[in-house]
Amino acid sequence: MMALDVKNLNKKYEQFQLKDVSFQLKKGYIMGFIGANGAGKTTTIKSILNLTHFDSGDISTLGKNFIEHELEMKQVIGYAFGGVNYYTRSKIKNVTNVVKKFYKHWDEDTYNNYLKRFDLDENKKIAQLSEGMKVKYNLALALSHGSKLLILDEPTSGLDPVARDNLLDLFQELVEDGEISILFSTHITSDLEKCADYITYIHNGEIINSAEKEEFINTYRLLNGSESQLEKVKDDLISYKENSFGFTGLIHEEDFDPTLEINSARPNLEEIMIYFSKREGLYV
Ligand SMILES: Nc1ncnc2c1ncn2[C@@H]1O[C@H](COP(=O)(O)OP(=O)(O)OP(=O)(O)O)[C@@H](O)[C@H]1O
Repeated sequence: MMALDVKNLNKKYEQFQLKDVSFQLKKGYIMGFIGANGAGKTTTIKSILNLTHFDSGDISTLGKNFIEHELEMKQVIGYAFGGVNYYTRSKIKNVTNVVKKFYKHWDEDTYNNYLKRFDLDENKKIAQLSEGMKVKYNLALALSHGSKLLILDEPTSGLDPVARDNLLDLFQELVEDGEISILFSTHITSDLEKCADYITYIHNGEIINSAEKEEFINTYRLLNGSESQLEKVKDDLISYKENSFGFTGLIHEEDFDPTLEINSARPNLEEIMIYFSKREGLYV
């Protein structure tokens, strides 16, 4: 079953638009949703959750149309946009007491375990928490009401490297038994190298590629050649940078001609993002 199925999502702001955004996340897997600042990650996530109006498209979560089953779906979807930024003068325990009333499957033991695991003191006020602690608190809430799908917007960006690593370990642990699926947006590509099963890459409101991680990376080659070699491949490159030895450039695997004997390597996700951001007139 698909945990999430986004079909032809379109939304227009005055100066930005999501164009036919489509991707699918299989149940029990982790998908990293990557894109540069302003690429459309938050707008996509808010549209999926019907938190912002969208112009057209179909969103299914856990096999059901989200809008038709919104209340039911919100019981089993945990979502978090960074940290908690409401009731900032209240203590954690008071906020939790309000939040848990909304959830039929709230599990107090699970909640207490996450408080311990994340080192969260229930008597602290929200305003006293660091950004990282706020993210962890938000996650503790999302994980305590039996969420089967977690949709997290930049959950790792306020965290230090150790906390980030711990969170990524937790993501992997959560999907282990195949019941929970996670979509999380980030621009920290090393997070994805570590724990994502699938990658969806959005650029200027369009999905460039959505695939299993290895397959995603194998779609591209990073070339490193001389000035004269550049002339032979220039038109096929997604984009390139010139340097004192010649050039480095990104190419679709299918456009790569090994008989030209240009040095080529497997790019990493960061390199793929960098070369796409240099390019205009994209094609998928
Ligand atoms: N309410 C709004 N009205 C008009 N334009 C908006 C609105 N919200 C977002 N945008 C524009 O839509 C574009 C995409 O924004 P979005 O927040 O989805 O990007 P993002 O990929 O999440 O970026 P970041 O990594 O910086 O969070 C931006 O150009 C932004 O200015």
